[in-house]
Amino acid sequence: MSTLLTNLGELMTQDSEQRVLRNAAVVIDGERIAWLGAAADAPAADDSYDAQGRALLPGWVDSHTHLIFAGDRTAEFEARMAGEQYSAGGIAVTTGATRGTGDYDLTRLALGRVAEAVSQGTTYLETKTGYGLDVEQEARSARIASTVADEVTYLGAHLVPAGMDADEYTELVCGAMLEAVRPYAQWADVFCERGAFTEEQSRRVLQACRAAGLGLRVHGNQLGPGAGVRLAVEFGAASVDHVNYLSDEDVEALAASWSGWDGGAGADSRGTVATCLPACDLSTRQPLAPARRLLDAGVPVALASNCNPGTSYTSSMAYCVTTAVLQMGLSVHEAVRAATYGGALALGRESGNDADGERAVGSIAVGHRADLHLLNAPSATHLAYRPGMPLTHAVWRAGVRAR
Ligand SMILES: N=CN[C@@H](CCC(=O)O)C(=O)O
Ligand SMILES: [Zn+2]
Repeated sequence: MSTLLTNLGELMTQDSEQRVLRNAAVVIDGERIAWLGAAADAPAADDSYDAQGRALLPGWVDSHTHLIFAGDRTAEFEARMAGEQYSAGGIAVTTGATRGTGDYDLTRLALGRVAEAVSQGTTYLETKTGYGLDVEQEARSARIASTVADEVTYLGAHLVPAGMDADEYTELVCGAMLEAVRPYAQWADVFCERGAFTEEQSRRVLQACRAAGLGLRVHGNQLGPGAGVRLAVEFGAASVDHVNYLSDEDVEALAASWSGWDGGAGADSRGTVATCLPACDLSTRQPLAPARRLLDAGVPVALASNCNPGTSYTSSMAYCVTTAVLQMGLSVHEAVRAATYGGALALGRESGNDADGERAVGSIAVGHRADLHLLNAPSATHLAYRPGMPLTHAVWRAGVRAR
């Protein structure tokens, strides 16, 4: 079954040539993009959809969320808005509520959050464990995550649970917990920060998870300068996330990690993406991550929602894009790129492999997954020009109309 989307006022492809086409059309065939070009040259299809001059973008790729949780932290948020500092300790509150919630309800809550994200244009989404913090609960979170998200990250190293010795807990994260979670996860992450895991403990987690065959990601440099970026680059992590407090050496190390990359799929030459989480920065009153400085230094940047109940209770990628343009110095094209192609790069999904049916996400090109976001606006510029407006008009996820 093929569908022709025609009369697109703007088609922002975020493809390898970063083309933006006017008066364009796209053909979806099954789950893939079969054709794109000038509307006047479009081939026939089984069905057609008149976009009436609206703008089409790739669906958002949200490469950093924490959706497997119960409970709410309104009181902590209120205290923060009254001047309290954010600290990692709040994670324990969510862990208590999550542990006390059954599988059915935890799954239902997570599915509701995914549905909210998709209804706002997110078509590919990662989520993490990290509110279980014992072997059984982390395995349960990973299992549930694998049923609701496209990619699952093991974050047993989120917080040392109360009453446990930090080194003993780190060994558990690297041993029995890793083994229990492994069947459900593609990635592992560690919160390398004051109040969470030290450099040495983080190193131990990254070593063990790499040995278990997981791809690596790091929560780093969120609350102050630290070892997160350095470790992420040293271990060849796919991304380091937060990156609020960066030294010149951190930025140089991130840029250098991409020096051998030719833009192709070769895993060996890939570097570490810097993932900025502006909704989190605003909700915790941290300085906004230096996305402009990173891009100027040649570091690929992703934007993600970091949807979680503590630091960023939103899955709105449009809000992140708007903030990146209005407050972080990115152009609309750069911000949309970071929230689509950048997220895909951070998840190793920017290029596909036709042989095994794994399709690229985060850009609009022939053969890529048909993940599309039609705005109720003539151009992507409206995302920044009309901040906070509900601009999502239609969404296709793997070729299926999702909104
Ligand atoms: N920084 C660590 N983890 C989450 C917040 C977790 C929480 O406070 O519940 C984050 O990415 O911001
Ligand atoms: Zn996070």
